[in-house]
Amino acid sequence: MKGEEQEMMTVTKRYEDAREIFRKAGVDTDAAIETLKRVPVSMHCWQGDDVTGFDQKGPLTGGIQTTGNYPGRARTPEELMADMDRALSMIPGKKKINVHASYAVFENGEFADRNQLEPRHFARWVEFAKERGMGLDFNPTFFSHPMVKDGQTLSSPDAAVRRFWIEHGKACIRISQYFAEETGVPCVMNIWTGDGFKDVPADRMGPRMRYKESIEEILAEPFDKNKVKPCMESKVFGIGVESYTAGSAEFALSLAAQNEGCLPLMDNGHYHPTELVSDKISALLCFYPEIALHVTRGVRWDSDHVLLLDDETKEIAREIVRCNALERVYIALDYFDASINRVSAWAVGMRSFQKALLMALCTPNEKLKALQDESRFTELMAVIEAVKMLPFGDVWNYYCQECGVTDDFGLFAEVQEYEEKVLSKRAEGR
Ligand SMILES: C[C@H](O)[C@H](O)[C@@H](O)C(=O)CO
Ligand SMILES: [Mn+2]
Repeated sequence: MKGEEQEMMTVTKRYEDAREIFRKAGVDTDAAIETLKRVPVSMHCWQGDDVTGFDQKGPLTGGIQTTGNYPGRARTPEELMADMDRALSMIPGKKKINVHASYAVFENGEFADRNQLEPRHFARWVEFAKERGMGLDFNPTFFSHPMVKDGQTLSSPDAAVRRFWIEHGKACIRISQYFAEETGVPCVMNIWTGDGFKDVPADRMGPRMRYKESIEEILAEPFDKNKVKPCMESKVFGIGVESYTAGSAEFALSLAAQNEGCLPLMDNGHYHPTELVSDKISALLCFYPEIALHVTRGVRWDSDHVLLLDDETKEIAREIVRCNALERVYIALDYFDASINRVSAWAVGMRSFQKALLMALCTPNEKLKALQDESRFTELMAVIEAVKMLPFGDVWNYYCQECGVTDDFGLFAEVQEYEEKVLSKRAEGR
């Protein structure tokens, strides 16, 4: 028997043993795997080029920052799509692709500014997604552009600035509808701006009122609510806007609540470090039919480190599963690390969230809920600790094998090979 066949048999045998252990704990691992295969996780295109995009040459603005200078950054749509393909080939299960408006692909020397973008400028992304049987999500890009005036876009006191960005937002609604119609999958369209102030503002209300009116004008653009899911992402602060952001948590939640069809989007890097998005999910699900997430890893601040299988990532996934909300929560990743291989960053982050979902699905949630409801708290604590030692790794390895992707230990070799053959040949460091 060849080594590969032997390895597959070992993975299968270990899974069969694990399945029995989980069965005794009240978990059906076959069902968990089947569910996981159908849960889409949206992979953000902007990890591949340090949020540079294709429509401008200026610096990254908007209160966000990539750090690092790892060689091999994608510089063209072709390079970015090839790198995404390599990452996707290492990620099991269902995926979507999340595109920013700054990633329009202009052909034959054409250029359109952000307020004039049209669906056809994203035809290459539609082709990419359709060929791979995936849906697309979208984001207007309200940063890294000369029309960001004194850090402001939709909340600017300058009516011409606001008009430019309102037109951009409307164009993005039309592009989102096109994405949904072409792929047959609803398109989540997320609105985030870095509008705010470095120091204590003299007027907090004015910018927020202008922001509200601008977003409501964008949302007045006609769209099919079953196809386009506009979201409002909040943020507590950004680099250079430490004292005030127009789109605070209360602002975003209220805006989404008052505008039918608009979803709140929580990015777990966008709150005070002691606040946990895992705790906020059920609160929002009591009121909103659907919500959206940007899952990231903030290290001390909104640093957008690569997602790992850490406690909060596991708790976020557990909450989605425990709330029976896999169909109500749109999951997207949002981080950008320029200090390591970017293909690996994608693959490790996406796999981390999928592992978290698998662990959540392989947890005897009903049994734990019953213990809580019956106030059997001592037993609950003991069982929660016992669940942590269940052989999740054997289920994950089998899932990867079933999906035809590498296991965790094989990932680096694949990344290294691609780096040697492709990424290292790119002349420019960043
Ligand atoms: C590039 C994204 O739009 C951006 O990361 C945004 O979602 C955000 O989280 C800003 O901090
Ligand atoms: Mn985000």
